[in-house]
Amino acid sequence: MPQTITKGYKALVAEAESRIETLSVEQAQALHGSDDVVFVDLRDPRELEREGRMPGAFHCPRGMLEFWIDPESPYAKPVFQQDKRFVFFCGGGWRSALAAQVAQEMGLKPVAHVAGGFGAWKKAGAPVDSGPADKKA
Ligand SMILES: O=S(=O)([O-])[S-]
Repeated sequence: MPQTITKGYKALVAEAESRIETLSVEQAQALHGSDDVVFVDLRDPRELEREGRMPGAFHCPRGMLEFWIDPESPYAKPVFQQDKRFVFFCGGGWRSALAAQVAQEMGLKPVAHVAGGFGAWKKAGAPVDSGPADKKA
């Protein structure tokens, strides 16, 4: 028997966006480079290689997010212990909406995500680097 999905991705993303702050690419660009802001790139490594990277962004694959945020996790990353604003982005703005919501639920603050993600960032002519992700955490 086929499965009946009772809550689809559109509802999940809409619900997340009703709870978190969404930034336009223009707003994100205005924050880019600020010492008080950490941009968190949730895309998979292959997407970074293929599409390029936002300069200075911290790469956190979506699957590791909760484990890198929680200081009690063996995988905790110091970058998430800072008193800074965390701006999440992905390829198109869906994963980042869900991720920002979870991060906010976990207590990380303030958090936001970028509407349209890296695709919109690139389209707007914002800076893009190529090459391997920045490993510093
Ligand atoms: O990157 S995504 O918005 O397609 S999940």
